[in-house]
Amino acid sequence: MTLRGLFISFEGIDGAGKSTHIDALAQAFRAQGRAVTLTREPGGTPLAEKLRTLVLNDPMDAMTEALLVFAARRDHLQQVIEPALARAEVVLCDRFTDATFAYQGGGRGFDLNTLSYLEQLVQTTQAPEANFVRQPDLTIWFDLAPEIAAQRLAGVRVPDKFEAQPADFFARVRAGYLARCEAHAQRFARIEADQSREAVWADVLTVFQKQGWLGQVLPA
Ligand SMILES: Nc1ncnc2c1ncn2[C@@H]1O[C@H](COP(=O)(O)OP(=O)(O)OP(=O)(O)O)[C@@H](O)[C@H]1O
Ligand SMILES: Cc1cn([C@H]2C[C@H](O)[C@@H](COP(=O)(O)O)O2)c(=O)[nH]c1=O
Repeated sequence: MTLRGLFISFEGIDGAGKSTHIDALAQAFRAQGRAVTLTREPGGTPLAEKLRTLVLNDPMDAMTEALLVFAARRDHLQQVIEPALARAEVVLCDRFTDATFAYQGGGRGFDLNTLSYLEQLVQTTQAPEANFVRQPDLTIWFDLAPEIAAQRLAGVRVPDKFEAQPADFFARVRAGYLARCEAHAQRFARIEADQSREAVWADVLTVFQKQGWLGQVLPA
């Protein structure tokens, strides 16, 4: 059987629990013989990581922020994501374009039509066919109330520009994710992230097993 590449993104407000499960998923795929590329946005290439530092730390208007995250995304797609998919790898990406719609669109109120235009422009590739717009095959959305996320992050690390935002910003980000989930229901899986780590992990695994992408996974 010919394996095809899989592009999976992980989304949620800051502190929702994405990172807690991405490494374990990478291990599960590797244990089942798949090559995995673990990456993140903004970032994933030397150039995109430089842009990440600017976006997470420097004050700027919402359009500048959107243009920088899409510039980083273009480099990341060209240098890392498309080549890994062409090698039939599993790409596990901590955030992708849904984050731009949620943070710059929902959180900062930037125009959604402009974001859609940039999404088409930046994500158009010639593989697997001419003018194909790359999207994740699956997006796992860790949905968590901003108040719980804030409690989980309190004291864990020094907050960056986004993490320092008030609860109403994250309420708008969460609403942005809900709108994307409803508009792209075929690729979204919403996980109730207010459960224990074990229960969240079980729900995440079930999504992959239902797709037929993972078999039985032994406990770590
Ligand atoms: N189900 C859970 N219950 C309680 N605490 C949790 C749970 N999942 C993760 N945490 C803790 O919450 C904090 C945030 O988790 P994590 O770093 O995985 O979130 P994240 O979504 O990757 O955040 P960010 O996007 O800001 O990097 C960590 O201290 C983690 O140990
Ligand atoms: C891709 C993307 C990300 N952001 C924001 C969301 C987070 O606050 C940070 C990334 O930090 P993390 O700890 O790696 O989750 O960047 C954004 O505003 N727009 C985007 O497109």
